[in-house]
Amino acid sequence: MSGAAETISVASPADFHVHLRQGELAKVVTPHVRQGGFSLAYVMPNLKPPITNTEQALLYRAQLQAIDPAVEYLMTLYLSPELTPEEIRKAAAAGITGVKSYPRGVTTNSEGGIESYDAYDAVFAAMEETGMVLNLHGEVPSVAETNICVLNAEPAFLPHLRKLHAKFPKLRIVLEHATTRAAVECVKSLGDTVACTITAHHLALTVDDWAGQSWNFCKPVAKYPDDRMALQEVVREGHPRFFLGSDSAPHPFQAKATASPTHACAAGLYTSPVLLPLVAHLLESFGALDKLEGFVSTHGRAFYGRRASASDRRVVLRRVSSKVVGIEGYGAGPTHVVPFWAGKAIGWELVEEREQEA
Ligand SMILES: NC(=O)N[C@@H](CC(=O)O)C(=O)O
Repeated sequence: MSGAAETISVASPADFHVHLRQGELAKVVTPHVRQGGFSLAYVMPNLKPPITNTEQALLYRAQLQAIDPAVEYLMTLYLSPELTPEEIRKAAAAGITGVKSYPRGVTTNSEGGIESYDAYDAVFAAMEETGMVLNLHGEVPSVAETNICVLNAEPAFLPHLRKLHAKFPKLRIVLEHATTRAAVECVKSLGDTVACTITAHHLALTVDDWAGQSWNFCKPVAKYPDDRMALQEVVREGHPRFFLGSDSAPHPFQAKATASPTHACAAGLYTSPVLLPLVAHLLESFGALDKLEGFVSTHGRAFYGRRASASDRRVVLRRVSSKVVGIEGYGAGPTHVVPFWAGKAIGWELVEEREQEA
């Protein structure tokens, strides 16, 4: 990062968790990766049907490249019973980066998610051997009998993370979109092969913000003020195993805005179009602006072995007094999406990209 208070430049921002959807919606939202300041997208596989094999992942990558070839797309497979050690070797050889695990039924398109991690030992062993990354949606399903609900589903998941790391210490694991102090402490206590993504919105929200406000509703839900403080603290500390994964998850306007007695609103917040200015704004609000480059680029790139090179571009942000995010959004009809933070001001805007000095 260079410059004094009025401009900041960041080397090759990388978003290590993003939903780019498919079909017409993908055409609307994929260009927003660059619009939001990012040049690398770590792409989630929870499509309909999910991306479960190498061919599908390569086809999906080609579709995204056709929409915006300037972004580097790192692809993932959806952990499901059809994933075999042979398929892992094939995927690794084809340049697929990771495997995403969704516990069954906890979030959007997770009906095919997993129920037991032990059943996948051979898959995890092949991933460890080939250097693939395991991305964990770290929640357990709600169960009334054991008092599990959205507020304690993440702490209840952490024993699975500890067990997986103990069994496969060389397997790189990322606990995705952590929302609790317990998760931060757990990841810190584990070895260098375990990292954690944090979203922009979880640095801003608590329970009070989404209870009754569907536009702030996502999974995992934002938790207590002390949990948000733990996320802010670990970013301010500049801990190298914590980095941005936006979990930017666009849902059509109707799905977010309309709940009924039989339909809940969709879970997911859309941050891609405003991402880098928003992250700068939030980090500045809790005294961590000097950690911006580590959080949005260096840390994640180091963990994934995708370091920015001298020839990569730097993205420049300029301080503005107040730039309000439009509430009109993008697209139309079934592709009409409205970003998180709509109607609110951000104190930074993207200026330009310029060649990084060697
Ligand atoms: N974050 C969300 O609330 N939703 C995500 C899925 C996920 O990451 O849980 C989605 O795909 O919409």
